[in-house]
Amino acid sequence: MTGGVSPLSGSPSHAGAPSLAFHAVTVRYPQREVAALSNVTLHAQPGCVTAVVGPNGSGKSSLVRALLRRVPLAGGHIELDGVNIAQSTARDLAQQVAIVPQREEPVMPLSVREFVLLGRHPRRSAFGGPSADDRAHVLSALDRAGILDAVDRRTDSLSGGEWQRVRIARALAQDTRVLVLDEPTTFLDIAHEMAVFELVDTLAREGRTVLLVSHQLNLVARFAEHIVLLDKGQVAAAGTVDDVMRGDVLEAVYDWPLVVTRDPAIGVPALLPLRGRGRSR
Ligand SMILES: Nc1ncnc2c1ncn2[C@@H]1O[C@H](COP(=O)(O)OP(=O)(O)OP(=O)(O)O)[C@@H](O)[C@H]1O
Repeated sequence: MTGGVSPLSGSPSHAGAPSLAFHAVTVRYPQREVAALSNVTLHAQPGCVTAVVGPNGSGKSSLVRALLRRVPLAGGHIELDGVNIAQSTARDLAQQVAIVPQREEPVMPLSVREFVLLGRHPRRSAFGGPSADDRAHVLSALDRAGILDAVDRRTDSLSGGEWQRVRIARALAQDTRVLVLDEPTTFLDIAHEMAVFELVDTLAREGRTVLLVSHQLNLVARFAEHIVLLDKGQVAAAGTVDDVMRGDVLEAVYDWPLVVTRDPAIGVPALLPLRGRGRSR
């Protein structure tokens, strides 16, 4: 698929991926009275897409930072297949979980190939250069992310959407059984956005555990099996698409008038935000 994301290449070898569980996780930032996350419990199972949604500031990225261990937990713990990640080394964790963070700037002038090769770091020995296998993973990841043609470009020359797909490729090159993506379709046009959702779906079908943070509720309704809705650092609703994509639930959390209807073509719930309060359409 030229310029898109190829869901077809790559090996379906991730059967038995670990489940990812947040147990009563609380996160506080310094100088902030209100906790960013309070007692959040959620489970992401292998073989399906679990989506985390919620308004700006509801705590979605704080969940991802907690998993990356960039913020300390003020309470609770995070498990992979029942094992507390606090017991894992950084290398062990990076061999199991790949994360596409929400924001990241190209910090060094690297080629795209060199940048995606960073994803192989947890799997390489401390000595010697990248193996043929590492190089093959880089090309395959770029192909799956639909950005192979940029392999020899510099990261600081890419458009926002190209950079986004290169970052996804780095996570794919890590070749983990758990994948966490924090708003991966920011900056992407409709075709590339759909291609990323299709890819996320395929990665889950191959057996991976996929946790997806997104503001795209209508696409989440089409691609996720399980949705967790955060509000002010707490779980406001969790369950199937039909459990969470309800007008009363979403209107209360987003504090905006909306209707939830059904997509006539595919039957899934479809969210229609209404014009400002008091307007008629
Ligand atoms: N480094 C930080 N220091 C202090 N407060 C922070 C920090 N990072 C996030 N917060 C606060 O924690 C809360 C949750 O932020 P978080 O980034 O997790 O929300 P989010 O749901 O990902 O938001 P968005 O949809 O806007 O990306 C917000 O009130 C935010 O202002």
